[in-house]
Amino acid sequence: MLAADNLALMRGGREVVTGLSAALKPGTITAIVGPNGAGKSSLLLGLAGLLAPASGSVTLDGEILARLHPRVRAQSIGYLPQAPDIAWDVAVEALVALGRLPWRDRGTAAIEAALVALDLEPLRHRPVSQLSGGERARVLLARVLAGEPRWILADEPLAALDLAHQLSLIAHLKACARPENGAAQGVVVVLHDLGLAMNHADRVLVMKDGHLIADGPPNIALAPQVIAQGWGVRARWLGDPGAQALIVGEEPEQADGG
Ligand SMILES: Nc1ncnc2c1ncn2[C@@H]1O[C@H](COP(=O)(O)OP(=O)(O)OP(=O)(O)O)[C@@H](O)[C@H]1O
Repeated sequence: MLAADNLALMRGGREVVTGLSAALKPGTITAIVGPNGAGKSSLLLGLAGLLAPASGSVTLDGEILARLHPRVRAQSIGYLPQAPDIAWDVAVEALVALGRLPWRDRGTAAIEAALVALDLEPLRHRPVSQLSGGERARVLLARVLAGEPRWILADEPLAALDLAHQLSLIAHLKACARPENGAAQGVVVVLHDLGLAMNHADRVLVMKDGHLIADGPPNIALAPQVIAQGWGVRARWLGDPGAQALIVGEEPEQADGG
């Protein structure tokens, strides 16, 4: 269990996450959504142990995250930042292999599985500087997957991907959360696309101004009144469960429920 308890996070001298509590379970895909500046990336940093709590706590299986040895933490939690820089101009397979650093092994099978999962075999010998933005995003995510962390925390992992690669990555993340064999991983993703959250997440946390305004299964957490409250937009869902599309109308004069 990865849990935030009454968590407050500060950035630039300002509280950007306030009194947030959520206990996340392995075996589920949790989507964090909300308008720009709501605190989603900050929360993910806090859950990854990369932004220290101003108050409250983040725990991994009951242990305060900050007290874990950095290597144990890196083995347990794989974090993919939003629009990350690539500091090394190496071949794709060498960059993906860096995901094994916390384990200090070669982990060849895990590296190969990550290359396959992200459809990177044809690119494995290419220098990362010569890749498109979406290809680079897949390499960086493959690096996280190669580390076989118990928790995958990814900030907008789908944003740069084309439709086919989005769908195959979602399928892969679902397989991580519900593997046929072996231990289930926990998957936490920041998403802007509410349709992806509605159709693929098990649980959705909706943030606004550093607070949770909804937390639950997608059909509850992404109900039209929550969307009105969070984004100030009138919207409704069309279609069958698992294949719903958000229809956005004109801005409401007054947000329902907000
Ligand atoms: N490095 C920083 N220093 C100071 N303030 C920051 C920093 N990064 C983010 N903030 C502020 O913290 C608040 C939350 O930012 P955060 O990046 O967590 O939001 P977000 O919900 O992920 O937004 P977006 O959807 O735009 O990516 C914002 O008000 C932002 O301006």
